Amino acid sequence: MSSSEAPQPLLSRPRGALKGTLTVPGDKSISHRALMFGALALGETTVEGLLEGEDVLRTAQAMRQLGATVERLGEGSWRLQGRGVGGLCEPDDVLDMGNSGTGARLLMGLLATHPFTSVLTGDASLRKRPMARVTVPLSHFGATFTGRSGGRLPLAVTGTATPVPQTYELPVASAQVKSAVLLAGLNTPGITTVIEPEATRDHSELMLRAFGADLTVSVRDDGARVITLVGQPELTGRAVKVPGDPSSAAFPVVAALIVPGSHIVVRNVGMNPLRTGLFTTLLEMGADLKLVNEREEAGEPVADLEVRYSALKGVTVPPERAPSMIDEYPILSVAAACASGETRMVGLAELRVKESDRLAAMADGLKACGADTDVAENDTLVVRGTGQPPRGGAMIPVNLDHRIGMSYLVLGMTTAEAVGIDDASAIATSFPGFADMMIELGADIHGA
Ligand SMILES: O=C(O)C1=C[C@@H](OP(=O)(O)O)[C@@H](O)[C@H](O)C1
Ligand SMILES: C=C(OP(=O)(O)O)C(=O)O
Repeated sequence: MSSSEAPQPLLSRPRGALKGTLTVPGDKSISHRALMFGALALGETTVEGLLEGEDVLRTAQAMRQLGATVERLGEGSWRLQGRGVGGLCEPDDVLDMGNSGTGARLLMGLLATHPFTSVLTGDASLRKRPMARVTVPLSHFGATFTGRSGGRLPLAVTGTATPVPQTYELPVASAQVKSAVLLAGLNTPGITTVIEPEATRDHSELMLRAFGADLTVSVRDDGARVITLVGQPELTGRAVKVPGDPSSAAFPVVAALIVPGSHIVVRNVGMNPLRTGLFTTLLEMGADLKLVNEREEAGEPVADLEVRYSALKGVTVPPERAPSMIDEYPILSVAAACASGETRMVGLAELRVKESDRLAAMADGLKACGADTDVAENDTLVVRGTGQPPRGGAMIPVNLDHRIGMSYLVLGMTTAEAVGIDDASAIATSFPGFADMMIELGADIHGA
């Protein structure tokens, strides 16, 4: 929310079973990358199914400011004329990435090897988030950064004209850091190597290859993934088809699982195995969740999800599953609060540096709604369910965090007392139309 906009409080309360079929908006991770790679490719790139959420619109605007032609042809349908690798030009104003960590961090990778200075900023949430995780490896290429402590935004980046290729081993499992280093490597002569001890979403690798980059992935004896990229390729514009976002599908899926009598189908959901940890976990909890019409579209697996209300039981989610469901812990903890028995979600330190401290937001908010929750050692979120939904009856601060807002609206669909959120505006970053789609399925969500 910008300071000029009034907050949008919403209340969610039960109205009965959720029924129907819906299609969630396009994948946010793939949408950002389609715009960035399209801006770097020669010739025309077309994108169908682009997420027209605020985060992605910020990336579209940044690509325009850097000289690419970016046009909206119709709903979700976009066309770009790229500048070629190394061909971006100096922006004449600040690049405002809004609420988007992905947009800001990937863009810093791009800018690190373009020899001009840009200034990046974002909203109050993004300006708190750590950027040293990208400025440190990008400095090794030769870029210089002047930012606030911790490298936080606003920050100026001056790209280098003589980049030195790097081999970088990720200290945190982060697809954003991996992608930032690969994007810097694109305009660097020689081979850039990224080593990731745990596999994170691989949309950058898949899409770079599809645009014509020479990129290899191998698995080391210790299980680490080694990604090599040959610098200064000629990328060629192409058609990109964006599947529905599994991280958005997570909300109606969990809603149907916890609202008695529900039966919904979510169409066209991306099923990249590095994104589906939530669905694996829900199946372990006893969810009646079926994948139908499994297919492959434009290099990504896709399916429809058929979901029925289920009596869920608590499980332990191992830390090694975190990268494949990192954005889904808030909504999983809502499912856990309605399940019977204890759910332990282990190793969630990264949740503390998302749009808000999601570990605190879920532990505190669920407690305020009457659930039995704790944060245990090793950043473990523990939720002890009774097999019945908690009472509800709280107004939750969203702190500019879309996933926190949507999680509590879903909880309110099944609690005896309504659940409110103090500001729904952030939801439009990733899931514009969320409340209306849920109302269409039978939810009762309205202004507080
Ligand atoms: O690369 C991406 O598109 C993303 C990576 C993840 O962040 P981290 O790299 O910080 O884990 C995820 O939380 C974010 O929503 C999208
Ligand atoms: C963490 C998220 O996004 P970002 O880091 O791009 O702001 C998210 O969408 O949950």
